[in-house]
Amino acid sequence: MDKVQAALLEVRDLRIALSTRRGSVEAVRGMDFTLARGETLGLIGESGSGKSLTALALMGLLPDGAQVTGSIRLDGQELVGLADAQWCRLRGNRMAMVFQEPMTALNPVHPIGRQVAEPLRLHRGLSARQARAEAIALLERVGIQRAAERLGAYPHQFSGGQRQRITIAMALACGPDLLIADEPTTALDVTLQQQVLELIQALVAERGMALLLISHDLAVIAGAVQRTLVMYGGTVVEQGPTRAVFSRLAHPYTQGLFAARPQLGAGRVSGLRLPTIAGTVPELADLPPGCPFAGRCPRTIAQCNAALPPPVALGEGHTARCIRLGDNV
Ligand SMILES: Nc1ncnc2c1ncn2[C@@H]1O[C@H](COP(=O)(O)OP(=O)(O)OP(=O)(O)O)[C@@H](O)[C@H]1O
Repeated sequence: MDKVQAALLEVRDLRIALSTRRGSVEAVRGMDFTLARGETLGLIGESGSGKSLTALALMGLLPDGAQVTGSIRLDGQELVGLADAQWCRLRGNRMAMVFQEPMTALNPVHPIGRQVAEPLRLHRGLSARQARAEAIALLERVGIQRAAERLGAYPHQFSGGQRQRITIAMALACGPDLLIADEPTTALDVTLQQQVLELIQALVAERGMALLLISHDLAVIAGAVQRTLVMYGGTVVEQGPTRAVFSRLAHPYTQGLFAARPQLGAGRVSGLRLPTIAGTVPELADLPPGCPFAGRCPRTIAQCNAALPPPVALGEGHTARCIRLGDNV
C-alpha cells in the first residue's frame, strides 16, 4: 500500500484576474489541488484553459498587473503575496520550471556552462571550480556528450533537443522539490519528444521530485503521471488517478478531448480528419456561471444532472464537476 505522504504543494481557491481591454477578467477561477512529495500530476486542457497561468502563478512569474487570490502553500509556506526577493530565493532552489521553448529559459549571449553553473553558485554557494564540476556532471546526466569541452558553447550551437536538455539541467541544478514542466516536448521534433519525456520521468523518479506536467497531449499525460487534472475555462472540471480519469471519462469535456486525440490504426492516423470538440473555448469575459463547458456540452441539463449530480465523487479521489447553473435549472 502507498505511504500517506504530506502535501508538498497545496493550492486552494486559486484565482487569477488579468487586465484586458474589456476590464478585469478572471482567467483562473478557483483551482483546488494538492501535490505530494515525489508525486507526478498532469494538467491537460485546450489552449486558453488557464494551464500556463496556473504554472506561472506557482512560480511567481505572472505578468505585471495580474491579481492572485487564494492560497498556494509549498511545504506549509504561503506563497501568495510573497515579495520578489522571497520568490527569487524559492525559484531555482525549491521549485524550477522547464518551458516549452528552451530559448525562453536560455540566455543567447552567455555560454551554457555559465548558465548551468550560475544557480549552483547563487543558491548553493559553490566555488567556481565546484560549480564547473557539478555543471559538467549535470549536463552529462541529461545527455550532453563531452560536456566538459562544450561549456563554452552558446545556445545557438546546440540542437533544439539539446537545448531542452540544457534547460532541464539548469532546472535540476539546485535539487528542487517541485519541477513544473509546461509543454516541455511540444517544440521538439516528434522523434525527440519521447526521449525528453523519458529523461524528465527518470530524473523525477531518481531525485524524488514532485512533477507538475502540463500538456494538451493526452498521450503524453497518460503515460507519464500518476494523477491528472482536466482544466477548462480556468477551472478543474475533472481530476483523479490518471487511470481512473482516462478509463471513466466522466466529464463531457474529458470525453471530447479523448475523442479528439489522434489514433494510430494499422500504422497510420485513422480517418481523414480528426474529430474536434464543436465550438471554441469561451471568452474569459463571457464565461457562463456554473460549468464553463455548458455552452459546448452535448448533454442536456437532465442528462447532465442525472449523470453527475454536482459535485460528484467517483471514488479514489476521482471527482468531476458538471454543474449547468448557466441554464438556470
Ligand atoms: N498577459 C495576459 N493578458 C491577458 N490575457 C491573458 C494573458 N495571458 C493569458 N491570458 C489569457 O488567459 C487565458 C488562459 O491562458 P493560458 O496561457 O494560461 O492558457 P493555456 O491553457 O496555457 O493555453 P496554451 O496551451 O495555449 O498555452 C487565455 O484566454 C489567455 O488568452
